[in-house]
Amino acid sequence: MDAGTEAVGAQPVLRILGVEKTFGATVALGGVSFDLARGSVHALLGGNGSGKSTMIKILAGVYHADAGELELQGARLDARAMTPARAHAAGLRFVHQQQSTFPEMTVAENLAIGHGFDTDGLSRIRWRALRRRAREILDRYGIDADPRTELGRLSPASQAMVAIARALQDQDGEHEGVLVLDEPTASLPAGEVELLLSAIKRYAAAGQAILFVTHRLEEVLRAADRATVLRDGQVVTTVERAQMDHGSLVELIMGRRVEQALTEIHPVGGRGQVVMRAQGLAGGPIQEVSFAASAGEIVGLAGLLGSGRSSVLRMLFGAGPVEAGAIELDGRSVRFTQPRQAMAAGVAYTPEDRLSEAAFADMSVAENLGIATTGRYFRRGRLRHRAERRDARALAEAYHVKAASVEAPFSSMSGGNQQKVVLARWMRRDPRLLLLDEPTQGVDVGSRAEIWQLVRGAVEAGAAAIVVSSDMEELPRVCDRVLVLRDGRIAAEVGGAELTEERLNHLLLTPEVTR
Ligand SMILES: Nc1ncnc2c1ncn2[C@@H]1O[C@H](COP(=O)(O)OP(=O)(O)OP(=O)(O)O)[C@@H](O)[C@H]1O
Repeated sequence: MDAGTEAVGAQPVLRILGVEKTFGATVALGGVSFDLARGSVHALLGGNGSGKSTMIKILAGVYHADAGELELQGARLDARAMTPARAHAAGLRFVHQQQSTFPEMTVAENLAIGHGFDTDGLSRIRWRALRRRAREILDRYGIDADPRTELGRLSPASQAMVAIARALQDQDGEHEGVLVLDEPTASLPAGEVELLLSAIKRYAAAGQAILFVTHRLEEVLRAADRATVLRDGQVVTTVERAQMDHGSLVELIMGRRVEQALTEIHPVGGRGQVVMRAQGLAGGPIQEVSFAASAGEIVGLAGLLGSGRSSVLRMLFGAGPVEAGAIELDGRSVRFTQPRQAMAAGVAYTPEDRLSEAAFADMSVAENLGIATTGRYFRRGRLRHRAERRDARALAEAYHVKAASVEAPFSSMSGGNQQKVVLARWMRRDPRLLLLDEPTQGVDVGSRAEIWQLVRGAVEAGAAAIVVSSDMEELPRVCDRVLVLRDGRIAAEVGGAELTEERLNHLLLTPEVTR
């Protein structure tokens, strides 16, 4: 970067001034102010429920602030009156975790969706022009892909880069606006994260201002020039790159020191009896999977997207088709065709997409906490609401769930808190087998350790856990052993001293590895 760019970098492209937002009794943002400089990657950090999503939704015009102003390239905007159209006109662009791209359409078509399809006088799409334009955009953003390729065939990082290019393609001038990325790396495996982070840094070096929301602090340390930390809707501080290290970021986010609890969770060794044994499982993307999980152990399932990780969990829960093979639970052969049969046998399952699959978004937190054990709250056919609420409050406290009240709707909670409720709900059934799909995705550093403590507690009490995760740093810390899935088969198993982040990444990214 030359001196000229350095000078431009200091100039704020966006100023957020005293933004306030309350939901009923909850102060989601209590007067948030910070500046975003041109040509920089600016991380927005904070624990679950600290206000990050609310801030972004106000920028996007999805929520109206109660007070505050935004200054974009010198023009003042009332934060109370933002709309998606105003946000767009002011140069704000958003890429969310769910990228809303279309994997079965080509790269060129995906780019055209954000821009419009050129047509001739007869309303026919000008395909050649479309592809040419796509080629230019791909070149501009350094994406190595053919416009005619189906998007779903690209690597996950390239797909994310196409989503970013799509968001930025119609910026009027060069790098005038702000790109907001909401947990863009959440479902990317490590090698891919690196690719996306370098692309992000490259775009910033070319002058783009980027606001980046993430819970993954290693990524902040690797890519961010600056970080603003929110806690309980207030800005704790904005730190420069030179002042950042993992420990101090954690302390700023949580407002307390967090012991490196994850390392303590690491297996104590000694497996108990086999809880679950799968033999020759096949169905959907699963070709042939055989493995066992014993009392006292956490077994990880790693694999690239599409490797069949989530399908294995769904099959064990009676929620995915089992075309061949056998499952034993505590030595007895079982064949679940419906989740309720699995639940009755002591199997717990938390899906990756918790809002649509796991929880009942319109029901209250208390109802959601109770739902897996509703039987407890029925007496002579009547639901004992008071008992349910009392227990829900105790649980919410025990699990540090942040919600306005246990009567608040589940959908009003922040993402990480929703995950805690879903887990807490299952834990109280004393499950035999826990099936957890990305249990800490979107969960803050403090709660992450708490969630793993919970899982470790359950397996120490005699359960077995099977965990799908894309986080190769976390898996070795919390699992006793990890199975690597590829194309619907177990390609490798690693445990003991061999179980390291490097080894897992190597196994994931090397095609020809045998067991
Ligand atoms: N639509 C809503 N209705 C009621 N309360 C809400 C709503 N949206 C957010 N909140 C509350 O505002 C606070 C801030 O939530 P927000 O989603 O902004 O947090 P976050 O920092 O994005 O959390 P996470 O890391 O878990 O995603 C929380 O207490 C949340 O429960």
